Amino acid sequence: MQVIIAGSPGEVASLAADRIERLLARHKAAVLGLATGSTPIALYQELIARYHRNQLSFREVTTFNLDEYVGLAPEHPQSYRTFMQRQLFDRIDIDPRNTHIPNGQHCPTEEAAAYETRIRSLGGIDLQVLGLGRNGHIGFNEPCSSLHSRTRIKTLAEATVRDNSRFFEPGEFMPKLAITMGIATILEARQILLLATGSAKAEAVRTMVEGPLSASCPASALQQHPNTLVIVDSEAGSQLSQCEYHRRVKIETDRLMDAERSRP
Ligand SMILES: O=P(O)(O)OC[C@H]1O[C@](O)(CO)[C@@H](O)[C@@H]1O
Repeated sequence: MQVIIAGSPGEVASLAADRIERLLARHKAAVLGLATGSTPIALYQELIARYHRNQLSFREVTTFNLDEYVGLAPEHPQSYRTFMQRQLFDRIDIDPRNTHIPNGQHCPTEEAAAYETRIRSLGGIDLQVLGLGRNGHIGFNEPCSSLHSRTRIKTLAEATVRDNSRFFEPGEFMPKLAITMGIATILEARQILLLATGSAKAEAVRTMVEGPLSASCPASALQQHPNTLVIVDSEAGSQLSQCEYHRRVKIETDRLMDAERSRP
C-alpha cells in the first residue's frame, strides 16, 4: 500500500486525476470502478475539467460503480445512478451504455450475480476508485463483512445511515439496504485508488493503513492488494504514525517521475 499525504483536498483530486489520465493514455478502453459519496466529487470535477481541455476522453471507457441503494429506482433523485449522471456521466463523452450501476429495483440476488458476471465478461476492473466510511467501510461493506465477500445485498450500519442521511430531505425515506461489490470483488481490480479527506476520516485511515488486517475495518483488506494507492489530505492523514516516511516516499517518487519525464 502506498500512501500519499497531499496538502489539500484539491491536491488529492488532482493526484487521483493524474493516475486516471495516465491509465487512459495507455489504455483508452479501460474499465474504471467508480464510487459515490462526497469525497470523489472533486476528482470528478477535475476529470470533467481535463475532458474540456481535451486532455482526456471517456469515449471508449467502461465504468462499474460500487453500489446502489436497494428499493430506489435509477431515476430517483437520491439514487447513486442519479448522483453519477449529475456528477460525471452527463458532463463527459462516455457512452451511457458503458456505465454500469446495480439496479436497486431488481431482485438483489439476481442483480448481484449478474453484476459479477458483467464485470468478468468485460475483462475485470483496471482501476477502482474508493472512498472510505468513517467506520472503515469500502463500498457498502460494513464492519464484519467477510473479506471474501462478493457482490451482494448488505444492511447499512447505523453510523452509515446517520452519515448519509445528509443527502436525504428530513422525513424522506432512506433505504437501509444496498447492493454492493464485495471485498473480494474490489480486491480483484488491477489497481486501487482510495481517497480520504477531512479529520473525520483520520481514525479510519490509520486503522486501514496501520491496523491489523481485520473484518472490523473492511478497508484494511486493501493491505493485501499489490497495487493500492491511498491519497489523503493532511487532516485525514493526521493520525498516521509514519507520516514522515509517507512524505519522503512522495518526494522520492516525484523526483523519479520528473527524471522519467525529462528523459529524451
Ligand atoms: O465520501 P463520503 O461522503 O465521506 O463517503 C464515504 C463512503 O460512504 C459511502 O458513500 C457509502 O456510505 C461510500 O460510497 C463512500 O466510500
